[in-house]
Amino acid sequence: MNIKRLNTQKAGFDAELKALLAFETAQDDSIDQVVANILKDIKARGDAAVLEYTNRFDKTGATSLAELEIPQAELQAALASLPAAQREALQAAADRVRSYHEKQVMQSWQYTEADGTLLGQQVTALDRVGLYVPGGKAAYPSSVLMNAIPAKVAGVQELIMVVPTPNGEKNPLVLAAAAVCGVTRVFCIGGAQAVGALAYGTETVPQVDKIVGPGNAYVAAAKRRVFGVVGIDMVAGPSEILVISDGQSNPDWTAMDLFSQAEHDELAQAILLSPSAEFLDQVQASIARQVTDMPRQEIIRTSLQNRGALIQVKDLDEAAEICNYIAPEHLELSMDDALAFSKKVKHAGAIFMGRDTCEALGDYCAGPNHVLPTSRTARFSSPLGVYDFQKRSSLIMVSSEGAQKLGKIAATLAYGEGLQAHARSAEYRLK
Ligand SMILES: NC(=O)c1ccc[n+]([C@@H]2O[C@H](COP(=O)([O-])OP(=O)(O)OC[C@H]3O[C@@H](n4cnc5c(N)ncnc54)[C@H](O)[C@@H]3O)[C@@H](O)[C@H]2O)c1
Ligand SMILES: N[C@H](CO)Cc1c[nH]c[nH+]1
Ligand SMILES: [Zn+2]
Repeated sequence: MNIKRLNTQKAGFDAELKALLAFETAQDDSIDQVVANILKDIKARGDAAVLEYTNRFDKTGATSLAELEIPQAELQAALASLPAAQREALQAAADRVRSYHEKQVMQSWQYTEADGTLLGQQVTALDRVGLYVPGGKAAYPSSVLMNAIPAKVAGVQELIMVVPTPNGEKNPLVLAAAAVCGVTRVFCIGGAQAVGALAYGTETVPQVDKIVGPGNAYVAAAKRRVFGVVGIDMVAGPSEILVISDGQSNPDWTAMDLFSQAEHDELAQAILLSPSAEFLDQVQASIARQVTDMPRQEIIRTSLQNRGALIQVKDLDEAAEICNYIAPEHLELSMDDALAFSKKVKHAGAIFMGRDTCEALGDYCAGPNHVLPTSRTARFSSPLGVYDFQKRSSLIMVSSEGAQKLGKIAATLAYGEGLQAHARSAEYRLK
């Protein structure tokens, strides 16, 4: 397979790395235009438009949107009829994800100043959220857990889940995961039309306050466009993995770790950094050998050939610098004392440390969330978490004594801004 080999010591490396990380903007523009039209139509025609697009893109053959809602009884039945091993794995993953997220709960706080003035922050949960669970090229029961559990832990009352069901085929594990998490309503819709339905509300789909969850380029473009009407968690793109190896890792394990994200999407990105040219050769050979066994080998090949790279670095310190530039969604540190090395990492969605910690464990059951910032956005954003489903109100209760001190300061500044009503309002409280 023709996977790029780069070397930081060769001229032009910086430009090559930049090109590797860049997205095809022309494609983004055309997708964005399609999405803009779909959203406009959903806003104008509600259920009828959602139904039309769903039948066009997902071939469900439904005759009404109500038909695309999955009743609670069907979710519970899916859970009850799962093979025991799957039900137990789902439950074990859910328990671990819940325990981890319970540590994230933000609490209200307040303090009282000497003159009796109380200040603080009151934390409340969002009322109703939309959970996007992807379903075009693969089914993602794990994404149901990762979206729904932090919302539940935060105390959100209504969880409205959307998931596309291509050809009307429902995935029993996805339905069972919704039952395990206590999702309120589930609709078999996806793409921009599902995002539009949640953002604007239709006759059948309730309007939500915030939409979270990963999806393809259509979903990402739609979330970007409805932001402001509703909140969003982040604009997550195709999956990514960056592996940094000291050269002592097992090449077959490393190749498979790269495949694990490449197999999500032709646009997924898998990159390996190592100071050892010999190790990079071994991984390259392993990729060529192992890919032929993979059921999703076409997706893996396209992803690795177009967006993958094996990069030789001077040393591990240089690898840390490049990692901070890439700001990957997932970072695997395959080396001795990975914990010490992790202190050099400033930008990564999730850091997997040590040779036994493959990224796939984090996708399903380690505990932390798998909805993570992609496309270098880990420079400024964080994993999906309980905090995404909570918000803060400031608390201010000024004592009579406090009003004397603050009133003078406020009035002085208000006159300075030319805002007389502000000033007098503060002065009325002065004794
Ligand atoms: N970051 C994460 O946590 C995470 C988790 C799971 C999956 N993912 C990513 O999510 C993505 C899932 O993508 P997917 O495609 O499998 O499912 P998806 O649910 O995101 O998208 C399917 C929908 O895309 C729309 N669509 C497809 N082609 C279209 C077209 N030509 N015009 C208009 N709309 C169109 C359809 O409405 C369809 O329902 C992948 O990139 C995967 O890597 C990320
Ligand atoms: N790796 C994906 C996030 O980028 C999440 C996932 C779900 N299932 C398997 N993987
Ligand atoms: Zn994955």
